[in-house]
Amino acid sequence: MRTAYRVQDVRAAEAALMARLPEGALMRRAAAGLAGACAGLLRRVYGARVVLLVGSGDNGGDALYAGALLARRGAGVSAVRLGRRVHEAGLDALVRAGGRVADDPYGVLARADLVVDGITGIGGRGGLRPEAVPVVRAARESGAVVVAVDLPSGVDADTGAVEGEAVRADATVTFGAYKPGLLVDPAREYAGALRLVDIGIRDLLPGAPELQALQHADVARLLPVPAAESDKYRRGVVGVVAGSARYPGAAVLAVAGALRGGAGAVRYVGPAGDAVLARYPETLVHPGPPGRAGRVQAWVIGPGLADTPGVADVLASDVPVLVDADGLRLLDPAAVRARPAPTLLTPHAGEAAALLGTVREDVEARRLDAVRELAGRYGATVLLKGSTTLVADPSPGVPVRVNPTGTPWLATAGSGDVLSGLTGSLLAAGLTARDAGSVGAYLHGLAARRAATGGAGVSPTGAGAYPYDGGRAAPGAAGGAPLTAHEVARALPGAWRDVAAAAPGA
Ligand SMILES: NC(=O)C1=CN([C@@H]2O[C@H](COP(=O)(O)OP(=O)(O)OC[C@H]3O[C@@H](n4cnc5c(N)ncnc54)[C@H](O)[C@@H]3O)[C@@H](O)[C@H]2O)[C@@H](O)CC1
Ligand SMILES: [K+]
Repeated sequence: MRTAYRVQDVRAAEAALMARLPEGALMRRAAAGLAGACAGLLRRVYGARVVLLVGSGDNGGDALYAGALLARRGAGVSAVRLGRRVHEAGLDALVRAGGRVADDPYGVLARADLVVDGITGIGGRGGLRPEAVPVVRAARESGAVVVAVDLPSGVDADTGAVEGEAVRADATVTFGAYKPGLLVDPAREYAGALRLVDIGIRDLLPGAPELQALQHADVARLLPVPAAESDKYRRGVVGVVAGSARYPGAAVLAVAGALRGGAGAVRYVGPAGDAVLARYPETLVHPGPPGRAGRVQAWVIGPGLADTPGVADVLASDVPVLVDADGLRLLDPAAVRARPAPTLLTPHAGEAAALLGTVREDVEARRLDAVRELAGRYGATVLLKGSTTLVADPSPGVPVRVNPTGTPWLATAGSGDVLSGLTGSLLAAGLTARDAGSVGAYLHGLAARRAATGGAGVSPTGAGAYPYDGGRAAPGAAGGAPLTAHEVARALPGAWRDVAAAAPGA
C-alpha cells in the first residue's frame, strides 16, 4: 500500500530524526537519492548538461548538493538562482565540484539535457512567483527532462491544489514519504513518474497517513471469495434500482457491473426489466417499488433513475446503500445521517458541487477537502469520481483512499453506471463501504485500461503499471483507444483475475 503524509507530519518526523544525526545528514541522503535518480534518467552523466533551478530554501539546497554529485561525475552543471538567497553550503559544494552559477539562464536552459526543479518543496506557499514563470516555461520548452525535487514547485503539498502556474515535471523525486499533492489531482498531473527516496523517517511518521493508495496485493486481500458451502444468498444479493423509460441503458450497465462484483445474484428493480433480461437473463427482475422486491444484502440506487421514486424507500432499509447519479439529486441529508447501516455516495465533481452548494470548479480545485467535507456533512462514505478517484470515510481520522488505476478513457457515457453496480455488488458480498468503494474504483480503472489497450500494459502484479517508484507515468489518453462502458464491464473479470493473482499464495 502506498501512503501519503501531510507536511506537518513529515516535518515532525524529520525534526525527530535530525536531532539524532549530524548536521546536514538528511539533506545529503536526499541529495544522493536525487542525484541517483537524475543519473538514471540521463543516458550518460559524463558530458550531460544539467540546469538547476534554485529557490531560497532547503529544496534548492537538495538541488545544489545533487548538482555537485553530478558535476563530480562529469556533468556540466549550471545553477539558476531564483530566490533572494540560496543555500550557501550547497552552492559552495557545487562550485567546488566544478559547477557554476549561470549568468544567462535562458541560454543554458535552451541547451539543457536535464532540468532539476529546486524552487520550492514542502515550504512553498502560493503558486510560482511571477519571476519564476518565464524560466519554468523555458525549461519546459527546451525539451529537457524536468525532474522536480520533492514536489513540482507551485503545487500545494497537502491539498493537491495548483494556484496559477506550476512546474510540469517528467518525474518527481520525493523524500521520506509521498505528500498528498503527489497523488491527488490536479497536482498529481504535474508530478510525472514518482520516485520515493527513503531518508529514514518511516518509523517516525504517525500511524494514520492522510492518504492510502491500494495496490494489487491489498485489493487481492479484500476481494470476496465464495466458500465451498456458499449458495447465491450467502454470497449476497444486490438490488439495483436504476433506469427509467427515458434511460433504460443505465439499468443494463449497472446490472452489467453488478453481475461482475462478487454478489451471488442481482435483483433489478424498475421499469427496464425487459431490456435488462434481454441482455442478462440471469438477473432477477421486479417492477418495484424496492420495498416489495424481496430481500437484498445491499442496494444500488440512482443510475438513469430520472424522477422515479424509490430513494426514500431504499434509504429506510437496514442494509448498506450506494446512491449515485439521479439518486443524489433526490437525497435527504437527514435521512442519510439517520441510517443505522452504511451509506456510500458516489458523485462526480458536478454532483458533489451540488451537494455542497458550490460550483464544479471549486470541487475540482480542492478534491481532497471536498470529499472529506461531504463525508462529514452526510455522515456517509463518499467516493468522489475523477481521474484520481477518492474515497472518504465519515470519521475524520481515517485515511482517504486514492485510486491509482484511473485512465482518461473512463470519461465515457455509462461508465459510472458500471462502477455503481460493481461497487454495490461488493457491498452485498460483505465489504465495508470504504473497501467496496476503493476495490470497485480499482477494478473499474484496471478494466478500463485493459479495454483501452487490448489488455496490454498491465502486468499481473501491477509493477510498472502505475506512476510510482520510478515506474512509467500513468498512461495518458495517448496509450489506448476509445472504449465504451460495456467494454469496461466485459473487461472486469480479467481485471479481477489480474488482481487475484497477486494475492499471497495465489
Ligand atoms: N526538513 C528536512 O529535514 C529535509 C528537507 N529537505 C528538503 O527541504 C525542503 C523544505 O525546505 P524549506 O523548509 O526550506 O522550504 P522550501 O525550500 O520548500 O521553500 C521555502 C523557501 O521558499 C520560499 N518560498 C515560499 N513560497 C515560495 C514561492 N511560491 N515561490 C518562491 N519561493 C517561495 C520561502 O521564502 C523559503 O525561503 C523539502 O521539500 C526537501 O526538498 C530534504 O533535504 C530532506 C530533509
Ligand atoms: K521542487
